[in-house]
Amino acid sequence: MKVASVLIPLPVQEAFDYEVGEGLDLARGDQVAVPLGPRLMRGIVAEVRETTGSNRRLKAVEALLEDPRLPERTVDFVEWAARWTLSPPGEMAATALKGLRAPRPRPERKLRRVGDRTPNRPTPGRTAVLEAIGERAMPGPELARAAGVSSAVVKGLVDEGVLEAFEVEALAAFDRPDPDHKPATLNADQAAAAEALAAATTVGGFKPFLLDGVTGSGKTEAYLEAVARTLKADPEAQVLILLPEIALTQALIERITKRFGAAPAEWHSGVAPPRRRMAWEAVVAGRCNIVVGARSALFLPFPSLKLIIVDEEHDGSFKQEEGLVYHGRDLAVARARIEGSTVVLASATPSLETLWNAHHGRYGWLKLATRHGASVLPEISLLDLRQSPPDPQTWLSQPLREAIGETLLAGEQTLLFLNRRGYAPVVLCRACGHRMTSPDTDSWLVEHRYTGRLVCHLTGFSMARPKLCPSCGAEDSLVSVGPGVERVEEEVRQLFPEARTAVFSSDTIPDPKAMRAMIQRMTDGEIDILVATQAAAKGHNFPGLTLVGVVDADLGLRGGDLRAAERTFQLLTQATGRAGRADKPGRALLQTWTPEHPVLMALAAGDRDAFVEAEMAEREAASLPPHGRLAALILSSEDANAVERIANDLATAIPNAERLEVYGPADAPLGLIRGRRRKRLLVRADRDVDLQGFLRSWLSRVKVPGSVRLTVDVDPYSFL
Ligand SMILES: Nc1ncnc2c1ncn2[C@@H]1O[C@H](COP(=O)(O)OP(=O)(O)OP(=O)(O)O)[C@@H](O)[C@H]1O
Ligand SMILES: [Zn+2]
Repeated sequence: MKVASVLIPLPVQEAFDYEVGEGLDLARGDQVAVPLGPRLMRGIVAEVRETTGSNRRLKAVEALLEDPRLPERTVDFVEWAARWTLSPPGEMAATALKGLRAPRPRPERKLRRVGDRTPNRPTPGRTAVLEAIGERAMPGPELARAAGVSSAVVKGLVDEGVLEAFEVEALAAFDRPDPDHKPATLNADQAAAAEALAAATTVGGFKPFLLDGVTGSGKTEAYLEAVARTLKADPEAQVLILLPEIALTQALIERITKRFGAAPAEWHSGVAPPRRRMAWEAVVAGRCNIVVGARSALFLPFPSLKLIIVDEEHDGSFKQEEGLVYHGRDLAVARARIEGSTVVLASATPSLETLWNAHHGRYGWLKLATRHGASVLPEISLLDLRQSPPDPQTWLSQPLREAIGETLLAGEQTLLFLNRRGYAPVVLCRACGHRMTSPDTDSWLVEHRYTGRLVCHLTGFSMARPKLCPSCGAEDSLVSVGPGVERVEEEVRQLFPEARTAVFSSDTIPDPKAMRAMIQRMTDGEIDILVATQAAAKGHNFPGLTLVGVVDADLGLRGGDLRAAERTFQLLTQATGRAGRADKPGRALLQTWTPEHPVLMALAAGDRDAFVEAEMAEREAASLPPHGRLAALILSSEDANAVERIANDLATAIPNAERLEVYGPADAPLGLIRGRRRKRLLVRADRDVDLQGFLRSWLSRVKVPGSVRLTVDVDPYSFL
């Protein structure tokens, strides 16, 4: 008898076995319908094997679905990813089918001429329509627009039988990228990097690289050239370019379209489902060569993936924290290993993990040491706020104000960077000291002036700003404490009423269209002063931008989890790196109360190596990543006692292990979210310990009831 193990999207660790009926020819990667209880579910065949009878009667596979079979290595990858992250393999596999669940785009209705029939009663409008359509086929509204007539005129011609309507299946049409369409002339460093990458993809086999280039050095140009050469050597090759944020995809898609004369496929949660379905089908059929996407694009069923590029590889946004918990960069390297392909991690500020791998020769190390052409890195200075503190209730010191004034006079642009959305991070009562907090959550409400609401950034809860203090009832006693981007913009508008200002944050940029518009205005010099969160700090090229002011350089250094220093160094390098990218030199001013902080001193000196060396030494002393490995277990439940009980069960069930410690259980820093109590345990292990094996054996010893959610986070980035 033949038995198939089928991956079904359920929160269990195993595949399900089904009998394979006579005449059904199944293979790994096939999509099948299988019965589960009273329902039929879609699943992916992981394995088909011959058995000699079984003591338990298996249900049979209901049907082989017509949807395409997943490439074998895609199945290898999802299974590996599930084991690595301790996630249910069926749920991991389901992420590879995401695009398939979307509806197909509806067929498009177009009009065309019927033979050479002419209207009984020609009018200027009707003649214009016939001229506009010629021999072509066009959608009705587009035709009306082209002819400059109302849709009634077009409809009249259809009614008379001069035009006829027909339906066209919207098939994913991804034009072939042309490697020779518009190549850039590379400088020597860029050419060497592109050459090394192209050599690797042409030879094939797993080859990881770090593409390490200062901001504005032309990393993108270098890897696009590698893409071109890869496609030249193998026109069937597929390339995946991952970006940390949806916000960055538009600009790259435009660059690729210009470079290759064809648009790549776009893949992220902001893409309309029918378009995603088209991309999915084109990818699995090999009809699409270049995909630009967010981390979820890693799970697309590429049959011929030759090159993966992870741009801004250091970015924490590659870590997915909800649902399946995984790190997009790490899985990208794993996918390349499984596919036997080249992977490029690109950054001006690589993560310590990646630098460790490059130092130890595990990754090839390609360097771009200078900015392209005449452009130079910005001059970075620290503004000691102890010397020149801003006036009360303002946030810009005198030297920064002067610099903004000079930049305005020169007709150049300023970016003021503050990584805080909204108007004020805290609202409290002057009379009784009460802080406005989010209900059932350990989080303060952030004031947003544009919407006039107090918002919880954790849960999305919001309320109107109250007249009376909810605690003591005092009237008009609530005050806004501290600045967010909206408040800094308010100050800028008061200081420079003639300047054109704008706020760039996820609140003012609700969708890709708004994003494109804002980037265009900035690029065209229609904004003088842009106040921005990290949404604008990375990846963009604004030629007229010559001054970057960091409003609070100490912000990320407070609090201090494992990567606070690293993250701050990276973010501020990226933000200051926006200045002076074209012919005019740029400068960056960092406001700080602690100019002696090593991170800020390294930034001002432009000395990344010094920072990395110091930070690496600290991590080594504590055996923390990249010198050791971490995993977190997070328990949460509305039932506080149940959380307590399971935490204790886990604590008493820790298997014996060497070179590994378990810390906790402890209340999570965010101990309460939406009424759910949270506790954490943290595991630290030496690099060579089988951390996943340890976690598996540990978790197998404890039964977690349905009322408690247990999340396993391998290599955690958030410690909340
Ligand atoms: N060889 C080249 N020829 C022409 N223009 C180039 C070349 N290399 C880089 N540039 C230009 O220099 C600017 C910066 O290049 P690019 O965006 O590729 O740099 P990057 O290293 O990816 O930047 P960052 O890491 O700061 O986001 C762009 O405007 C780009 O078009
Ligand atoms: Zn009060």
